[in-house]
Amino acid sequence: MRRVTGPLSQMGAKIDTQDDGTPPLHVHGGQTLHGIDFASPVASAQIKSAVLLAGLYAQGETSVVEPHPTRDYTERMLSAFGVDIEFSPGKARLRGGQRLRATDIVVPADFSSAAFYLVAASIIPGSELRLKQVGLNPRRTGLLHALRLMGADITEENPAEQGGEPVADLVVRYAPLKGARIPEELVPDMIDEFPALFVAAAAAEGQTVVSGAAELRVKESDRLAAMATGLRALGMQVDETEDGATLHGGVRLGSGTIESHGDHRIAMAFAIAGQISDGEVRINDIANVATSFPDFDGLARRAGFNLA
Ligand SMILES: O=C(O)C1=C[C@@H](OP(=O)(O)O)[C@@H](O)[C@H](O)C1
Ligand SMILES: C=C(OP(=O)(O)O)C(=O)O
Repeated sequence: MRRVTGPLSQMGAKIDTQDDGTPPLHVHGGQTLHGIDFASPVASAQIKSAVLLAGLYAQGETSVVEPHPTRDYTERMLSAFGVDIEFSPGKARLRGGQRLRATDIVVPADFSSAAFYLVAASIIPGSELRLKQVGLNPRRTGLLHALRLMGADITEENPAEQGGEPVADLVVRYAPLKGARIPEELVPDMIDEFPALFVAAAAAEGQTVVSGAAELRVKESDRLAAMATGLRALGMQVDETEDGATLHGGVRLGSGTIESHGDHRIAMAFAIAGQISDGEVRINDIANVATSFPDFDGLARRAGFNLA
């Protein structure tokens, strides 16, 4: 937690962690916070949001600068709720002591949920899916670029705007994929989509190389390790590195048992891998899928998935 407790402590917060920086945390209330200029060492929207939200309750101004722009929903939402906040890609600044004003928000359909269907339809021969009016905030759509680099057939139709965000129907058809080197600058824009991308890489001919993605090790699970171990269990060669992996795709996946480590995105990714496997793929510990995609299995069945 030090990546968050560090800047908050600089602002005057009093938070105790365990010796190694992990929870449980003890937060001592009643401290007076003061604004800081924070240059985040990591491209992380969660760290940025923590500092900006604390900044709302701090004296003076708080600013955050990121090494690479991350999703800007906190900035957009604060602005929609009446907060005077300046922001541009990779930068945000606000003054403390402002009050929020209630408002109505339109939430576009979630790109990260659509991602599983983009990959599934791209790799299952004969597929064609239309995903209606999906949110296409450019800080979320790195996977679209990555899949297109790999040869995916995805078109955008009926572009519109919802809640100040671009949306469009995504029409995706099966296409034979080729392995690719995923540009590091895409990583923050597809940080939640790597489990799905790894499955696309399994179906793609040749090598897919991921680097600059060490943040995947500190998500709901260590997603590099969870995906590498799971794909190996299905018979694929995956060479894991500190900050990525080389995936040797184009082999038929076999049967096996996958540990999702309670991570919804690992479970959903392997539900897709199971559709291109020659055998049975058993995924343990899937209850957390409901935290972000409650009807994933119902929708998947309606789309033609074979799920037990
Ligand atoms: O802003 C957020 O709530 C999130 C931002 C992303 O993380 P980082 O940008 O912090 O890596 C994402 O992976 C996480 O699931 C949720
Ligand atoms: C937190 C994640 O997803 P969600 O936003 O669905 O909770 C994630 O994928 O890391």
